[in-house]
This record gives sequence, C-alpha cells and structure tokens, in this order.
Amino acid sequence: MERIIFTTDSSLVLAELLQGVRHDQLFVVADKHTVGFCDKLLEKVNWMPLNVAVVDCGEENKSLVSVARVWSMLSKRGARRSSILLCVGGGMVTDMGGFAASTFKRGMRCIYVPTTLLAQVDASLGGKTGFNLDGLKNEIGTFSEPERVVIDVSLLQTLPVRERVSGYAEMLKHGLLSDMEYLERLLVCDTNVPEREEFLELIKKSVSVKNDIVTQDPNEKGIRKALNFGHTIGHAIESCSMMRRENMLHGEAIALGIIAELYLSVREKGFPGEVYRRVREFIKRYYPTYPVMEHADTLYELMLHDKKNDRKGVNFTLLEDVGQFSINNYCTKEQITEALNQI
Ligand SMILES: NC(=O)c1ccc[n+]([C@@H]2O[C@H](COP(=O)([O-])OP(=O)(O)OC[C@H]3O[C@@H](n4cnc5c(N)ncnc54)[C@H](O)[C@@H]3O)[C@@H](O)[C@H]2O)c1
Ligand SMILES: O=C(O)C(=O)C[C@@H](O)[C@H](O)[C@H](O)COP(=O)(O)O
Ligand SMILES: [Zn+2]
Repeated sequence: MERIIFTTDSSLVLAELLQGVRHDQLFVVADKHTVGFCDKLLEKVNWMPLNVAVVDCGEENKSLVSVARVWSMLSKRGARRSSILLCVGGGMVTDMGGFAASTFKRGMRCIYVPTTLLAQVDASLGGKTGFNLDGLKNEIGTFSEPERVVIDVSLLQTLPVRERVSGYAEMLKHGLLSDMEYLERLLVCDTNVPEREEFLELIKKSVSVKNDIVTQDPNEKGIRKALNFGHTIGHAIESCSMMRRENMLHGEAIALGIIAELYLSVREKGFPGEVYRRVREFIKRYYPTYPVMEHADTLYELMLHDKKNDRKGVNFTLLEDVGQFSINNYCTKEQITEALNQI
C-alpha cells in the first residue's frame, strides 16, 4: 500500500514527490477536461506547459492515436527513462498514459493522479495499462505499476453524477468479492448524494480489496481473475456499444455484466438467490439498460476475445457466495444467452 497515497492536499504531496526532478524532466498527460486540474495540482512545482500532452476525452480515445501523441511529445521534448510522466485523469488517461510510460524507451517513471471515482477505486491500481484496438477492450497492454498513486477525493467534487455511478459499479464488484458487510453498506448508500466521510471509507475499503488481490497475483495467472468478475459479459457490452458509437460508460456496462454473471453464479455455483435479486434490483434502479438480446450473437463473438479465455472457451469468474469466488469456469453459448436475458 506504500505506493498508494491518500491525501486532501495533492499539490503538497506532488511537490514532495517531485522534489529533485528537474522541471524539464516532468511530463504530464491529461484529457481535455482533466488538464484543468494541472495548474492547481502543480502550483508548488516548477513545470513546463509545453511538456503536457492533452488527449481527447472518452473511451474511443483510449487508442493508439492517443498513445502516439504522448510518445511524440515525450520524444520531441527530450524525455528520458529517469523522467516522470504524471497521468492526471480517469481510467482512460491512467490506462493509456501508463501504457505510454511503460513502453517509452522500454519504460520511464510514472505517477498517477486519478480524478474519477472509477480510477480511484480501480483503474489506477494494480498496474494493468493499455488501449483498445478495433473495438476490443484493452486488446494491447502491459502490466506495469506507477511509482505512486495519489488519491485525493476532493478532486471528485466536479465529477458528473453519471460518472460517479459508473465508478460505483466497480465498488459493487469489490463488495461481492469481499464480504457481506461491505456489500450491504454499498447497497444502502445513495450513490447520488453520498455523505463525504462515509464515502471516503467506502473508497478506502475498495482500494484495499483490490490491492489485496493484486498483491497476491500481479500478472493475473490465477486469483486476480476475480477482479474481472462482471467483465466477460460487461466488456462485450461495452465494446458493442462503442462500435455502435453509443456513449455507454465502462461501469454502466460492467453493472449489466454483474447481473448476468451473478445469474450464472446462482445457476452454476449456488450463489444465494436473495443476494442476486437485491444486487440486480439496485443495478436496475441506478444504471441504464442495454438491448442485449438484440445483439446476443455479436456479444458472444466479442466474448470469444476475452483475455482470460483458453482453448476450453469463454472463461468466467463466478461466485459461490459473497467473498467466495471460483475462477476458470467455462459456459456455453446457451447458458450465456440465458444469462443475458436477465439484464
Ligand atoms: N487498469 C485497470 O485496472 C482498470 C480498471 C477499471 C477500469 N479501467 C478502465 O478505465 C476506463 C474508464 O475510466 P473512467 O470511468 O475514469 O473514465 P474516463 O477516464 O473516460 O473519465 C470519464 C470522464 O470524466 C471526465 N473527468 C475525469 N475526472 C473528472 C473530474 N474530477 N471532474 C469532472 N470530469 C472529470 C473525463 O474527462 C471524462 O470525460 C476504461 O477504459 C476502463 O477499461 C481500467
Ligand atoms: O485489475 C483487474 O485485474 C481488473 O480486471 C479490473 C477491471 O475492473 C478492469 O476493467 C480491467 O482493465 C479489465 O482488464 P482486462 O484484462 O479484462 O482488459
Ligand atoms: Zn473494470
């Protein structure tokens, strides 16, 4: 956890972390919204606005074009391996910027300042970096941890409610993977008007759930596949929606994936039906739906690209109970279609 710093004064923390880094060796990547945070974040640091790469917002820009923009800026401005790339933004920026850092000159130093709920509780942690290719999620990527992750929940004040609800889906996943007490707290918390202190506690709990799993299996050989719960189907929904140029958010797609994969868990692993129904009801109340049955064949084709798959077929993490997961389960197209029908 030493890598993860919680603070309410991120500009002070950054000034300390960047002490000794020459101003011409500090580089920044942000998107068109989050670049607005840089003046305040770096108010105590001598930095050069020319050393900033600004990419367009949104999942469709988690792309090779954006990565190349970051690489070009680094190269033209004389970045070295010992330079620092500061990634300021949501999961799009930390995944894509982290990838750029992990490959520039085969790896340069990197620090994340996650500015969305989703990035603070999930995307900035654990070292998965990458970008999308031909509509497929994170098709290209590396495992590479930033040196530090600076989590400042005061940065979330400007986050639109829809983005906050999206991030909450990954917290629900963490609740399902950890214990009933945490899941219960999430299910009774109003995602629209969270009470600040309580919300900080929930964020810290999610960070520790993710961190505990990643520490045991950083390269996803085994139990880290638990963190992919909801994603076999969720990523297919997200890709389908991205290819159709709809604007579905990662967490919105994962929430629907959680419904379907919990249903499979009830059917295949005896997950308690009552908990499934409560989680489904919560997701139905707060998240937009998607016409999955209209796209069932496309979704199945997309699932065939899931990174967890091997020759046995489409690979699912399923749950036996809250906090008890089972990895490497293979489901048939018929089982998957029945699960999609529950969304
Ligand atoms: N590496 C991982 O382990 C991991 C985990 C979960 C998700 N992800 C990835 O994360 C991405 C989604 O991340 P996201 O939900 O943060 O989306 P995002 O990075 O696209 O940000 C969402 C929007 O919010 C804006 N924004 C960011 N911070 C803001 C703030 N404080 N105030 C106002 N607006 C703000 C952004 O500019 C953007 O328009 C997906 O690509 C997903 O695959 C990665
Ligand atoms: O950290 C992990 O491991 C996860 O699976 C977390 C997910 O929430 C995240 O969306 C991740 O990027 C998915 O990775 P992928 O390997 O399925 O592309
Ligand atoms: Zn995710």
